[in-house]
Amino acid sequence: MENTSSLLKVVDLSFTHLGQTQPTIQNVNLTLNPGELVVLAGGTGSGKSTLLNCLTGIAPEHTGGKLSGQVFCRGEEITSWSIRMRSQLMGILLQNVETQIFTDQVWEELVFGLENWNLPPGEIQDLAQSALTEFDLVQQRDWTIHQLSAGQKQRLLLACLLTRQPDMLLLDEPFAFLDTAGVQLLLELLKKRVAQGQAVLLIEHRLELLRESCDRIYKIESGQVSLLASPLPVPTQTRAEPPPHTSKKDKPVVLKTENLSWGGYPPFPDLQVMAGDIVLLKGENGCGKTTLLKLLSGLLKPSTGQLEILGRDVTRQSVVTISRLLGFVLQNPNHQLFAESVEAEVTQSRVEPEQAKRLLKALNLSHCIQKHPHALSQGQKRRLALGAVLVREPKICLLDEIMVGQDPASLGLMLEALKTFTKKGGVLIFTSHDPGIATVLQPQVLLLH
Ligand SMILES: Nc1ncnc2c1ncn2[C@@H]1O[C@H](COP(=O)(O)OP(=O)(O)OP(=O)(O)O)[C@@H](O)[C@H]1O
Repeated sequence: MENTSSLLKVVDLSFTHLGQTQPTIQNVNLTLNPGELVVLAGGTGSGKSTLLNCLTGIAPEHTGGKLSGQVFCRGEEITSWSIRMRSQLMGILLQNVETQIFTDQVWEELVFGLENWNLPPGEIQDLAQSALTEFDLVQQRDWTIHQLSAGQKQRLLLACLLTRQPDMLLLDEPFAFLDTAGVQLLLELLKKRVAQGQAVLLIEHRLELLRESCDRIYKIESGQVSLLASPLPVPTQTRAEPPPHTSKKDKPVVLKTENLSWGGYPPFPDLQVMAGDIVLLKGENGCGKTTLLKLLSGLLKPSTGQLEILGRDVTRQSVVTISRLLGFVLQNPNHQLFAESVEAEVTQSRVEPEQAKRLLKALNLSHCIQKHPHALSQGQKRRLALGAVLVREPKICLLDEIMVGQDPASLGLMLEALKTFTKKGGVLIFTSHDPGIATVLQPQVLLLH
């Protein structure tokens, strides 16, 4: 038996992915005690999600691969426990929210988890109702899951997890898709739970968010974990307010919308975007940012209004026709990576191999060109999806929250690639809740309600 005061104790844990020769995480030691909020930080691809998967049992039970070392919970060794057994102890939030939702309706999803715990029906109704209120999802009670934005899905999953009151919460980037209000709300809720004795281990890059609330920060670098000893320096970055939505008249209009609406909602504000323009679609979770991007890409057809690209009315054109002019990087990179290797993903669209290689290097993906795209970390997948779009040199690039979860160096590379794209006259229209990105790109802002 190990020291029973630690809720979770990890001893010399190493894991090698199936088909790999080198371990992804190596000799990891860490502890989590009741009433602690502990952060795990590190670059994209450094092994954070892999470590979390080893703690929840997903690795190796689900993924295959080789694990060594030990995991203890309150002194009892749980290394060989199944995911199912561990889930009695842990509330787990995975990085890809879509893989964790089981039903097709908000209320059912909330109730489903509670029913599995055999709670009396009255208690289930009360708990689910208060979770809806706590996570600001009352209006969405009867919505189907596909009507929710990514941020709302994240809120729903967190609501499901927190209602169960597990002793320990293991959260992989729980703030990723939340708007500013959502981030504050979750932070307060987690602090409250920690004060009540629950323990939280979470992955997050933006350490400034958690600096004052956390007990410890573990840093992971190339699979090796160490304690970040010193308090973090306060970032000196100034956060300039982006300029309002205006456009210069001397450049050609690339994209124009008029009275565009969808699904019975009021029309979106009109857009008139010139060559080289950068536009940020801003607004709270669920305000319609993704819907507008889908309308611009032709993936959705508008109920009213008109979409013009390069002076041509393309409102009723097929998505194939529109996609010759425009590239769209989706919120979930898993939905647009199809090739057998990273290299093939960027060279498949009749592109100069040298140009593809340069772009992969610029996005720090050269070291994994032979890997299968789905064996990349989430951050690497997002950079690859961006590369696969930019390499085609479209006139317009639409990005839906693709910069979440990037460490500062990788984010810097993405922003450089985007600046190069717009300097050549490309139009960039993107969504992001991160004010730091607006500071760098200085976009025009279209506020959505
Ligand atoms: N199934 C797999 N097979 C082989 N290698 C994998 C697999 N899954 C992940 N990897 C590799 O393991 C490394 C760590 O990935 P992991 O997802 O743990 O990183 P991460 O720190 O969570 O990154 P991110 O911040 O981008 O999510 C990466 O280099 C990735 O390519």
